[in-house]
Amino acid sequence: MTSIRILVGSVYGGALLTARTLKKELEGEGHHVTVLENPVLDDITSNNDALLVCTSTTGQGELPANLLPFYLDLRDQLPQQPGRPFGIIVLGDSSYGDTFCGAGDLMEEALYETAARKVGDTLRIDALETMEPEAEALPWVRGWLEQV
Ligand SMILES: Cc1cc2nc3c(=O)[nH]c(=O)nc-3n(C[C@H](O)[C@H](O)[C@H](O)COP(=O)(O)O)c2cc1C
Repeated sequence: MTSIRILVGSVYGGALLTARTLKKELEGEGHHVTVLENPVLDDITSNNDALLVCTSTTGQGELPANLLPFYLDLRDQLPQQPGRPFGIIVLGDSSYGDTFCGAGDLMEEALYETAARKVGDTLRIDALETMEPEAEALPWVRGWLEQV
């Protein structure tokens, strides 16, 4: 059994639906999952749960407004999380070119600066290729959990 905190960034609800689907499925398999729609730093510093970012990309490779305050506080305060496992699921659209899935890179950089430990490769979900991000996220997260 693993305790997981999902940090959600979403504009139109795709990433949020993905996070909620993961919670439902993983809790059915005995894990404990907290979905954070408006995360604050205390949501991660008050526990040692594995961290899973599930965010879309907006603007020009930017973070959605609901995740941005968390990101800025994380960058400002850099609460050290040595060895803490994290994973990244990022939604984007490859037609945006260079900024494809940029939000995931921003979160990865910030978490690395806290000395957290990345587990698995980033899952990049391309809106051009799928209308069901949760269908890609579910098998990925099962593999991720085996490495956490
Ligand atoms: C205004 C706007 C800007 C976007 N900018 C980017 C971008 O820079 N890079 C990218 O990969 N996707 C970009 N996207 C695509 C979204 O990330 C993608 O559609 C995603 O599935 C939306 O997820 P959500 O429903 O959780 O917000 C943008 C979409 C919109 C509407």
